[in-house]
Amino acid sequence: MAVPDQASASVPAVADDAAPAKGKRGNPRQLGNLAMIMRFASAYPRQIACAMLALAVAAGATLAIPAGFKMVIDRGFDAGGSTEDIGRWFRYLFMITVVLGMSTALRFYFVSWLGERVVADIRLAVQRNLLKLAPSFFETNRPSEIASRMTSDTAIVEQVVGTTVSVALRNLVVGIGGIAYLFSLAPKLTGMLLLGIPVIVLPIVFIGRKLEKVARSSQDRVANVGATITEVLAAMKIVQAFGQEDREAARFGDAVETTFATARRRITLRASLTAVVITLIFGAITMIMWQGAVDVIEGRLSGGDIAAFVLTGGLVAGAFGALTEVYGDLLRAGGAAGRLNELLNEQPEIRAPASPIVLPVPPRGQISFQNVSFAYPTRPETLALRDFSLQVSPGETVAIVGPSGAGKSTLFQLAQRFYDPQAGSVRIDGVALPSADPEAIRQRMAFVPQDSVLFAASARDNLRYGNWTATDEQIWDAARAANAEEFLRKLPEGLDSYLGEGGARLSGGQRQRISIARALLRNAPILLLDEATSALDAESEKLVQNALERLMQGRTTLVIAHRLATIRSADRIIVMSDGAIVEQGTHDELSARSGLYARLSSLQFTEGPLAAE
Ligand SMILES: Nc1ncnc2c1ncn2[C@@H]1O[C@H](COP(=O)(O)OP(=O)(O)OP(=O)(O)O)[C@@H](O)[C@H]1O
Repeated sequence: MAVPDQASASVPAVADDAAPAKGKRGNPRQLGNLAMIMRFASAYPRQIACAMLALAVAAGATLAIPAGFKMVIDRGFDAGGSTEDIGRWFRYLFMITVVLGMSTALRFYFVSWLGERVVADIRLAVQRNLLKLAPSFFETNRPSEIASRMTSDTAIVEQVVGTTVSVALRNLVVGIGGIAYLFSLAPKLTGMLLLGIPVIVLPIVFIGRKLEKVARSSQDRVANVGATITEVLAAMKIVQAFGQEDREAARFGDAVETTFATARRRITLRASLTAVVITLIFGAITMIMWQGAVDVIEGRLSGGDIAAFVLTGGLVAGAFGALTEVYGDLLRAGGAAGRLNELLNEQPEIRAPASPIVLPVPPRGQISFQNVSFAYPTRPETLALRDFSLQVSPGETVAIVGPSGAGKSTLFQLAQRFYDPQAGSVRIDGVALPSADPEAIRQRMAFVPQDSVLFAASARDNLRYGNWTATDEQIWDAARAANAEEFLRKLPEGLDSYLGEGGARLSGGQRQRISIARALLRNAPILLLDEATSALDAESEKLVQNALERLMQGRTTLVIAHRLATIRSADRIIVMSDGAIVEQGTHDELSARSGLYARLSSLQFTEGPLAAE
């Protein structure tokens, strides 16, 4: 009877696990990936030894219980023993149960500890490797899929280390030890039992597998019902405006009826399985008991023998039942470990060379792009930059303008060496980027993105993201320069105030100023600034603009500019279109021509309040 219940309990788990990524069911070829799990577990030999010891003691104690009952019956009852005698055997039984309880608890503790520790180590290792990977990896691998590997795949691994392995070992010991004990008790009955096992197990496994398959498709159908109704709810106005209510009702009806039909097949299979399990298992027990009773009457077995036989037989049957599930669990874990292994072994495309050239000290803040042609790896046929050349001198401010898709942000991506160009070279302070350590290159830059990226952390930590060694005094100095001091002082807990998910507790302008203060704290010679386009009110705009000007002072700045104030104060403006420079000069020079700049400036640039000053 236990089987249908177990089957039903495992169904949602299987279906849930199957949801986030394809191929979750695993295949035998992936069993080799379990070596990865073993590698991680092998870091904890002491815990493994403790778990094994506890497991062996618990299995031994489990088998000693039927032996204890045999003693109670044979030496206590049948031998006409005194209450004193019977008490001795019950004390023995009690001791076994204490040992069993303690060792089971210890086994659970150590095995679960190992499972959790291995998963924690795998998560840490995977994240450490992900942090090294270039953006191109994240363009071809969806973040949600990676996140699912970090959560649901690690959960499967945890289950294997924390449960499956111990279930397998415990049941192997109990199963084999139990059979040996059964043979010593009653060889003939044991022979009958062993012959009977395949007759019982095979049909159960066969129907069980079918049931699992149907249950899985039943889950898929339910998901389909959910998807259909969600789609219609979201598009209700369109459905009604186009008068498609009947059609949508029919479509939903199909989905619901198919779900019902699949559920009916599942119920039928479950019902048959229940019938088979009860009939076969109780049938077999009855047959063996019958034979056993005959043996007792004819004096071949004692009452204690038959009691111990039935108890041990139950343990052995349970052990083999549990073992049939182990293989499936191992397959799933093999698949999960394989997917985690991919993340662990992915090599970063952008790496430091074996002996990187050290950038000149002190930093000069010079950037050069020389005949750079570049296409993103996911769109190799479209050049985002074509034969692009630009020399930026130390301390110079270059404003980059151009229509959407012209390649402005791509310049920043290459300057930070998130990608390598297919042709030409990018140099910082005269050193070609691939010859230097990417970390050293990025150390010389501060990047202020268009949309301020804040973390769900304190104001202090968000600011220190630019420089973790900054003192509170330096933080306040930066905040002051970025016009962020006033609102930061008003926060309930000052720098310790939590800013909310993505800095949700701040206004847009405040977030921008935090982002600017962070870049100030970094104190890098090169500034890559992607000016925000989002409209701010005049007061906020003025504060942000003012903060930006302080940030740019004394640094080489490449700024993707949207505000006239920024553009006017730049030393040079380059106008980009289709991955190349089409015009360059100062605002006045470019405005005088009737080129792309003149057109863009009349349409695109916002008149910040400072522009009018
Ligand atoms: N990660 C990417 N993968 C593939 N193509 C990309 C990627 N990022 C940008 N592109 C493409 O490269 C070209 C240049 O994009 P880029 O982001 O540099 O333009 P932009 O001038 O900064 O535009 P905007 O002002 O809209 O931000 C565009 O055609 C864009 O579609």
